[in-house]
Amino acid sequence: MEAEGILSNPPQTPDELKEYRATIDNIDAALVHLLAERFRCTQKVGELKARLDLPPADPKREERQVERLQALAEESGLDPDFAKKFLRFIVDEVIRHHVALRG
Ligand SMILES: C=C(O[C@@H]1C=C(C(=O)O)C=C[C@H]1O)C(=O)O
Repeated sequence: MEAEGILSNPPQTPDELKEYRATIDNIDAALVHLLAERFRCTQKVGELKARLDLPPADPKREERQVERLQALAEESGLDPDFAKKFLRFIVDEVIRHHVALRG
């Protein structure tokens, strides 16, 4: 019996789905570790910029990063537009940290 998409007797998760999900969980953990490592590095950059009185954002550098990542995305079958948006999301957060570090 099913009402509004709720099964009274939910089917077991198929083994194949469990395996895909285990892989996804591993990848998500790796992404979090990589992002943490990236933010540790950008924290150092932010401290350096604050010390040397350099601007928090560097749009020219960002342009080069977008081009490079879009090419890498194309090579590896990832939507280049998604890669661009993802980088923008991260870089905006980094710049926010850099602005805060200037005090
Ligand atoms: C980390 C830097 O600062 C900012 C953040 C960037 C990033 O997260 O990759 C890139 C350029 C800058 O806008 C940098 O200048 O290298």
